[in-house]
Amino acid sequence: MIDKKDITGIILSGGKSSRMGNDKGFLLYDGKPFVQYSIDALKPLVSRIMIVSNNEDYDVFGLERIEDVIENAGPLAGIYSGLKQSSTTYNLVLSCDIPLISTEILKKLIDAVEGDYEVIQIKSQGKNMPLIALYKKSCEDVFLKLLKDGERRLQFAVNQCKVKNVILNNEEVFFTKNINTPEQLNDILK
Ligand SMILES: Nc1nc2c(ncn2[C@@H]2O[C@H](COP(=O)(O)OP(=O)(O)OP(=O)(O)O)[C@@H](O)[C@H]2O)c(=O)[nH]1
Repeated sequence: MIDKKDITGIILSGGKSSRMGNDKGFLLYDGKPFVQYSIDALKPLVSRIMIVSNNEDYDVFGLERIEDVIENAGPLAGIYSGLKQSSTTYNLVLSCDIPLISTEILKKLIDAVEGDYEVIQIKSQGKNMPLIALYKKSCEDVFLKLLKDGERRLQFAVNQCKVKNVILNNEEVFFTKNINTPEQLNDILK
């Protein structure tokens, strides 16, 4: 098991939330903001947590807030901004719209570290989830080059690295549900 001193948590809280209509990180589930679920799941596993967002409202969580180096360029640029500020080899990256996420799921990513894999991502119901994933700091250079070339597709960028998937079983899939629309929010509030 990798020591927590070698792992940074990076939470992406930028973007437009255009499908939801308002900032997803502040939506409430069981009275708690979505982004707090990502923070709580990371806490036992990492030595430092940063929130990548240009929105100062996120300062209320009392964590380090990193501004996007390239604005409005999507999650790939958000991850790049976090990796650039990180000083650890391993970085657990999470979006802020997965309120069911658990530390146990994230532990599976850490346990899967081996050899020269640079990205270890969750695969849930056949779908790759690069926003529930472990990135090596070394991805930073590849991502910067792609961003400079105008690339914005996160999965494309991830695929330029050596990637391993952690496949979840049917019970575990529940914890990775991401909420993009008011309808999806209503579904979990039922
Ligand atoms: N820091 C940062 N995070 C981002 C950026 N774009 C998206 N994200 C985050 O990446 C995760 C996935 O975002 P998406 O749902 O794909 O995009 P979105 O812009 O938030 O929402 P839509 O406009 O509905 O697509 C969320 O946690 C967002 O907060 C960005 O430009 N910078």
